[in-house]
Amino acid sequence: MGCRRRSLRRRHRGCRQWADGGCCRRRSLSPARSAGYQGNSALSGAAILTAEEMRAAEQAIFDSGVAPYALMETAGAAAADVIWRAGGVRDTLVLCGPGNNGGDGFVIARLLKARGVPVRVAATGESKTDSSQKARRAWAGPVENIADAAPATQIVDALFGIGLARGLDGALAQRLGELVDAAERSYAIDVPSGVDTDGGVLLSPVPRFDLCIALGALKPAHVLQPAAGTFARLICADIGIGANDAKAFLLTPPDLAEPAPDAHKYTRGLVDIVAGTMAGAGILAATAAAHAGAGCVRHLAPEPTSRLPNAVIMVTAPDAGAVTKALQDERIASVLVGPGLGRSDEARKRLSAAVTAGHPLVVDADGITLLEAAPDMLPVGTIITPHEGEFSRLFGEITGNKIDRAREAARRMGGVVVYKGPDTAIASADGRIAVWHGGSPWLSTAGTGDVLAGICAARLAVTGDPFLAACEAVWLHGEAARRAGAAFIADDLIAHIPAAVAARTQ
Ligand SMILES: NC(=O)C1=CN([C@@H]2O[C@H](COP(=O)(O)OP(=O)(O)OC[C@H]3O[C@@H](n4cnc5c(N)ncnc54)[C@H](O)[C@@H]3O)[C@@H](O)[C@H]2O)[C@H](O)CC1
Ligand SMILES: [K+]
Repeated sequence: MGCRRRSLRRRHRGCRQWADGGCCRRRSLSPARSAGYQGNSALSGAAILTAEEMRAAEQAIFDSGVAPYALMETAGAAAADVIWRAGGVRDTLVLCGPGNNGGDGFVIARLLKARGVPVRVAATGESKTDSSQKARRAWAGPVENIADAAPATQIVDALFGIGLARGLDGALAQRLGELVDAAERSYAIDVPSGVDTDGGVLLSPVPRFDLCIALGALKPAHVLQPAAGTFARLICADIGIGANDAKAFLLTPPDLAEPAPDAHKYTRGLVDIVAGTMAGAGILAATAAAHAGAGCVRHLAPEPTSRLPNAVIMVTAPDAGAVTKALQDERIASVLVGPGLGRSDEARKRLSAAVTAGHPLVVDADGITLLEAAPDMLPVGTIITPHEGEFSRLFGEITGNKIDRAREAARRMGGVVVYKGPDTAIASADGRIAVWHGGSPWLSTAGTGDVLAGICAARLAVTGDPFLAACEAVWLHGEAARRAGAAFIADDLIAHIPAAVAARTQ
């Protein structure tokens, strides 16, 4: 047991790092990019700030003596550097709005022009803030009207950022779309104009940008759908914003440990899968658990099956009494109930047997449905893995964005919620949040949820820490899908889990 505790301590560091605020630190990326940015691949652990949290972080900088315009110059310079490195000397049209996002645009235009880029600026009208007026005065060139500005090879969207209050008016949204569609390269400054910074919804039609340059920290719109689908790539430019108060972070690839030299299957973790009448789901979950680091996996189903891997122990448990008896085993490190459980009275009894057995628990699929909006009946520390529909049925209406809803649900149930989707929010009852986005769209196929649930149960057996286990499982599931390529089925996905584990095993 000592080995597990030691390796847990090491892995917990990862969690503390999240708690300490892993914002957009200066990290030099590939040589092609200078220090100060985090691109898609290096964004892990980046802080996610709401508009209000961002303004508070900016205010803290102002209170430290940095003038607002100085911060705008820093932001504009960082964005101009990214655009220069990505686009070089291509004719560029910068679209400036009335606020500080527009001010960034004027700074970007001036700095690109100083590097020899043929730059034009078009604006929606007057600049309304002191900083944006100062940036506009420093722009020596003409300012065209966006309504009739000619297209350009590169478009920079500095219309609206975190201050967008409502959708763009129709003509402006249409013009933005036309100019972006006509361009070879398009960049959105801070957030694409038209997205709701905190909710991640689209307040008006938003074109798809090639690159979104987040300033200072990620916002929910950068990771939550559909807003996160309005750009192909994402970079976070460091402008010296401290994000230590951040409550949400982008999921960090896990640090996994090899089994200790003296490990055996029970110290690595025995996983029991309480399956039901739909055999395939339970078999997928059991097989996935066996490939995700568990020391031993038992599949407890009403009927025997010949479809399990030899490495998974088949236990025929014809009724809930037999499940209860099988779970009276102190070697069990985690129990998963739900995949293929069904919704009959017998299924309800099997769920109850699993919930009351006293082992670390993962509840998925039918298990969630059978909870009938009573998540607080679950033992503290339980992991549940709802998709949108299961979440709504279980928790009803919860206000806020997906991150807020996951956080509140975890608080109510006293455990960990893996709120699945193309943007998966992982929330623990103590308020920690990790968000995973950008996964393979090919995961939208039957059975991949059963695979994720199995990986969760395995990681819970290995780590004993529900939040860490859920984060590891979501990452491994996504990484296995990335490795599986296109058009895979859930059975194929399992084959790629060991390589995903290997990729993160020190
Ligand atoms: N705080 C700073 O010094 C820095 C901010 N950065 C950049 O500034 C924006 C946030 O700027 P803000 O002025 O708060 O808001 P916006 O520029 O996004 O625009 C708000 C502006 O637009 C008006 N408005 C809102 N919605 C609409 C609409 N649908 N139609 C028309 N007009 C609208 C609103 O009244 C305001 O006047 C942030 O994203 C950064 O890009 C720097 O990065 C760092 C320094
Ligand atoms: K913008």
